[in-house]
Amino acid sequence: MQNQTTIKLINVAKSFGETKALKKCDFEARAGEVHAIVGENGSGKSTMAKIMSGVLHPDSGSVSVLGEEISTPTDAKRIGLTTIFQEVLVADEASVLENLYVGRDGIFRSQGGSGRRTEAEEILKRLVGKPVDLDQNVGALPLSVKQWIVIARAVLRRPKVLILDESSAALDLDSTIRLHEEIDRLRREGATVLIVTHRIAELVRIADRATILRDGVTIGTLEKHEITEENLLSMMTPADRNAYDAKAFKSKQVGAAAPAVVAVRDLVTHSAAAPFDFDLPKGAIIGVAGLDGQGQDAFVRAVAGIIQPFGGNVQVWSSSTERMKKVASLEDATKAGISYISGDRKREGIFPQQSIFENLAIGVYRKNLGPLGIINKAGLKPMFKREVDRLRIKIGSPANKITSLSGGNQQKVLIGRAFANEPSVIVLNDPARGVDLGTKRDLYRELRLFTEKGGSVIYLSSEIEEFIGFADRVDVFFAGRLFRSLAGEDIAEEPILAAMFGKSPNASIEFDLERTA
Ligand SMILES: Nc1ncnc2c1ncn2[C@@H]1O[C@H](COP(=O)(O)OP(=O)(O)OP(=O)(O)O)[C@@H](O)[C@H]1O
Repeated sequence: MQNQTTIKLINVAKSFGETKALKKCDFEARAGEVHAIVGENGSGKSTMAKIMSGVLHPDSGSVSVLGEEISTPTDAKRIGLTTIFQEVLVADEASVLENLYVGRDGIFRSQGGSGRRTEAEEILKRLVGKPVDLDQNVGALPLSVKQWIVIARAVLRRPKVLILDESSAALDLDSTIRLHEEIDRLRREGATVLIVTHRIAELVRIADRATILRDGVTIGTLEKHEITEENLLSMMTPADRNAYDAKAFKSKQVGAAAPAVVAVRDLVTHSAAAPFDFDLPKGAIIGVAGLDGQGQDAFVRAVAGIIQPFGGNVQVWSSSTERMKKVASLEDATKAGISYISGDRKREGIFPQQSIFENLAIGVYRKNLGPLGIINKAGLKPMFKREVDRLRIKIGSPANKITSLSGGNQQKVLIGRAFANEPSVIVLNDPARGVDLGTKRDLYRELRLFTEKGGSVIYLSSEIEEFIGFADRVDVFFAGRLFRSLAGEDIAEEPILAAMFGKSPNASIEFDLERTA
């Protein structure tokens, strides 16, 4: 069974109206391998995953999965292909157990039987890291547990082919490690695991091979030893965009000596957490790290005025009064020149009913009101073009709905919106989720340029690799408070990890990040 071809796509094409999502897609995957599908935002990866899953039909070309043609998602499931799509799809009003076996025969009659209960308990314990009550309704559970239920549902089907489309984008490091262990288990059992991801470090760690798409065309497939960031980047991006130089966004080691533009005092992120202080020096890029639920998310939101902390206060330098000014609301924060970018674009970012243009320009509308309060759209056009060009956002007509864009391009619109506001401080909350490598580098470079012009940045990321060589300081959160600040050579994987687990700087971490196989 190992090494046997399980999926084959030959010369597959797919268009949506004018947009050619796939032009010439060739792909081959084998049993017992983890195969990554990589490409820039909008290069056609999700379209490819949907075609293999029977959700979309190709316009031309041939698709074979486990030796069969797939025409519907039910076909795909029947022969052993399961896909975990980007959206977390659970039935809130049903129990955990029902969600796990939904669509499987007899679940509602038998409540799964004891065998199914035991199996479900075991798998959830393994994935979530602690037992989950199978009889509770899913609605009240945190998003991370819902995500695990979706993953557990797929694993319980014992798939021969499992496709994960950006399924780790919202997972923190601890959870990502558990997901990788599960992927490894499936791989050892002979399954084909396809991962669509922009997290290059993750891909280098677990993929056996990687196929690169550019603009709907398969560029090639790399073997494990060839999978490096530089190889991937050079295949993903056209040659003229390839001249990226990490120096363009390198840390300038802005020290604590620069005056603080944001000063946080005695902040309390939740009722049981200890208070802490934080300073953002002018011109600095401060990385913020932590495992899920350690207070870092509440911290960045409090700085941006989105939530009220349990205690303490946030003050921002006001250039008009030349004093620190308290921020107590989103309006205060916006007035003080703070822009916020969230990676959770569905919940706190896009306006799905609005156009691409409106989504990008929304923050600057007010400043551009013409006589009688009419929006001066023409006046905003140069700004729109500037942001679209510099972030290389792949759009059709600016009047199209934002939801017509690929996920990563929607995220770029939000990044463009934050810059368009001409802020003095940008607070980013895991902004690079689902954003391709080239764009991440564009973003780092733009943020560095922004600091060189006097701006300051707070950058929360769930991917440690984002900080290295880029952040001037990394503040790690643990148990609800700022636990340790790292600078200089300490901005490296080991010290950051140690702090994330609340350990002393020299402690070794028990788990092995490398794959065991
Ligand atoms: N239903 C649709 N209607 C119109 N255009 C679509 C549709 N689905 C995808 N597209 C377009 O097809 C192209 C490929 O999109 P796809 O989602 O496959 O890209 P992707 O590589 O998965 O991107 P990302 O990394 O941003 O998720 C994009 O230009 C996108 O706007």
